[in-house]
Amino acid sequence: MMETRKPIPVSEAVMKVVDHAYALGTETVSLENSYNRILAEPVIAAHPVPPFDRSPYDGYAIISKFSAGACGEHRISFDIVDHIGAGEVSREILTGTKAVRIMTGAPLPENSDAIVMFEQAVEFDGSFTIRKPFEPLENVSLQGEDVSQGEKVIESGSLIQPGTVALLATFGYAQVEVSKQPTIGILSTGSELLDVAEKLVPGKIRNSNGPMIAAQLARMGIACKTYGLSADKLDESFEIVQQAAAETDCLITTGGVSVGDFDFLPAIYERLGAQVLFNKVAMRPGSVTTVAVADGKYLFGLSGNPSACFTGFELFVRPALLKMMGARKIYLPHTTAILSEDFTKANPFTRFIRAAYDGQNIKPAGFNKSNAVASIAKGNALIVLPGGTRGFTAGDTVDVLLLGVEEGQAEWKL
Ligand SMILES: Nc1nc2c(c(=O)[nH]1)N[C@H]1C(S)=C(S)[C@@H](COP(=O)(O)OP(=O)(O)OC[C@H]3O[C@@H](n4cnc5c(N)ncnc54)[C@H](O)[C@@H]3O)O[C@H]1N2
Ligand code: MOO
Ligand SMILES: [Mg+2]
Repeated sequence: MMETRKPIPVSEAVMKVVDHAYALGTETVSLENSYNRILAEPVIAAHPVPPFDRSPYDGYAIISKFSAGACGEHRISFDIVDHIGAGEVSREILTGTKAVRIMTGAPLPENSDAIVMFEQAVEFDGSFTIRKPFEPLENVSLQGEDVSQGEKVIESGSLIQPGTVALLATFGYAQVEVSKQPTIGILSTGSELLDVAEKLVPGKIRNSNGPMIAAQLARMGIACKTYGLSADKLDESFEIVQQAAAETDCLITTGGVSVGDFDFLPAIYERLGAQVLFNKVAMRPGSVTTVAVADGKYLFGLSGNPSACFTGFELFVRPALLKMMGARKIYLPHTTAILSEDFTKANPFTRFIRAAYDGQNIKPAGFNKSNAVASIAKGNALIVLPGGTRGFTAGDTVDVLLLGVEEGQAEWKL
């Protein structure tokens, strides 16, 4: 008799998976190699930014109080006693109407407290005149206005984005402490599968899940090891799975997790003595997504159907790997949007519909069955519809999970 599987709610499945993540530890990388890694230490400002009061304009540094009373009819004249560019420090100590010709980024000369932009002055023969008074600190970029010393600028567990790289460089991090990355294996199972370069023959299809998952990992900055294709033969598949699991921190397989005569992953997990966390989730697509743990390592049994495979990765694999890497924001970002076309097909399970989101409205990205591949390519988000008998109509507000966003959110909101 066929086994009956008990579906568990999506949120429960997500929590079960994430609970099993163990921390991989940390390593030191050079700043150039830190992009897209997870920061394993907080960034504390070792000095203020900017580190000194500086000119934000090309102009003249003056003592503001000597500009008092300047107007069109009574222009005040200043003498230029020095000339500095960014990187230089003036040795002049200003008094009265002495001024320093100063370029953007240069530190304010001692005693000066305002900058006259070139556009606000008329220069002639070693001096210039102005037609308005300047306030103390007018046109000055103050020490620490951007970041004050000792401030925690970035939390540990943050994704290193280009801006983070700029901050790390600002504070002199030539080496950066980041979380280690997991070694991931991908194995595509199915006797129908051909390699991408092979010619189609009757009954066969090309393996699209393997390359897709490699790309989903690459989007997270994670490399992977490909174990190629494995025909639906229990003993052979078992050997490869066992070897791949031993060589990696986490093995992702696709296909063979349902109840078909040649779906061997359930038997393989049993032979491995793996603990199956769940093998049925109340979701569509991806209801047969199976996650098991053996020797503390994840075995992700993603469905063979491309849309189910894709969704299973984004919902379960992604947060688990991010948690292993010590990331704080491990979940896909959640938002709501207005459905711009009817979606009347009701289903008792929670549905994840590949969709096109424009920042306000959202609509399904085409043919949306579990076995669809084109809609994955056309979507940038998932519409999440709660299970139930009701269909949804244009104008309804729906939950949305955003795909391909650099950093997600810390809480699971669905
Ligand atoms: N009697 C039942 N049949 C099915 C059930 C069920 O509950 N009862 N579940 C259905 C659901 S839902 C899904 S999803 C699929 C899942 O199947 P498997 O995960 O076992 O995957 P396969 O059987 O190996 O393949 C399914 C489908 O996907 C294609 N495939 C597989 N691998 C790839 C790949 N690497 N690249 C592209 N396409 C791939 C494969 O050719 C099949 O068409 O089971 C339903 N059946
Ligand atoms: O596992 Mo399936 O994707 O619900 O069609
Ligand atoms: Mg199957």
